[in-house]
Amino acid sequence: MMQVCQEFFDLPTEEKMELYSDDTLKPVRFGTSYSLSKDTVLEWRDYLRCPCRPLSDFIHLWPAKPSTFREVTMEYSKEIAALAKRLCYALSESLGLESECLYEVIGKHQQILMPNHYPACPNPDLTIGLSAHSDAGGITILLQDHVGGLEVFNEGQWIAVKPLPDAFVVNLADQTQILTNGKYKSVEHRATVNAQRARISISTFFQPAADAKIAPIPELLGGQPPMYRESLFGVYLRDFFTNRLNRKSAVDSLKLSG
Ligand SMILES: O=C(O)CCC(=O)C(=O)O
Ligand SMILES: [Fe+2]
Repeated sequence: MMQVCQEFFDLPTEEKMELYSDDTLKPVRFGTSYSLSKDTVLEWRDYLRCPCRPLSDFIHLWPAKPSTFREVTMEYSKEIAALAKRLCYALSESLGLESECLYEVIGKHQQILMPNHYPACPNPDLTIGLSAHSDAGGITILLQDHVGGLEVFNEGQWIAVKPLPDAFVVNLADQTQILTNGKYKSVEHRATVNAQRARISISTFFQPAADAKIAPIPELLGGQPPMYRESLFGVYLRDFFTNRLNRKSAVDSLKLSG
């Protein structure tokens, strides 16, 4: 999977530009930074966005080059979907919920694969690969190469997530924080760049359907008031993309006071 992504990013710029768009509503696209029209400081990142569900709606829009891209990515996306399902079951069980509870909301609807490419940067201190954010959806499964650059924010500090061979990083995202009424928090993370080596990471986002109403699960309230107000996931996502990436401001904006 890493190799087909590497081959895609190695294609001549003109070929990749055939898929280029800064329109966040375009499902399959090649892009740069987070949002070229909104970012005031550009991020040192190129990315490819490939929705995976339903596969027949999107696979013909995925890059045709390298020639193995579609087949390898299809296989990868199926395996990752099976892993996400197991993780969602385990998360639900760990909270004392019915096994399929979280999977039904965050696991089985939208699946979006996003390979990121961070070129080596001559002045890494002057930029960032990807600004601090939490992911908008439910759960993200990330594969990173050996270069390193992912950092998570914990107890006031940025901590490097060292790449482990053949290991995935699993990040909980904002809808999981809302559904669990803050019992499980979405992780704030960012990607730094370095002067020596380019880096590739491949995110797969699992997220609710656009028309899903997301609110804390009643069984998890334990007599406490909900910490978040209900929102429609499609609206949440639209607002998320309308703003620049800004730490955890999107999920914080749904907090109920008092
Ligand atoms: O490149 C990374 O390690 C992080 C990527 C990421 O956070 C994302 O795609 O949302
Ligand atoms: Fe992320």
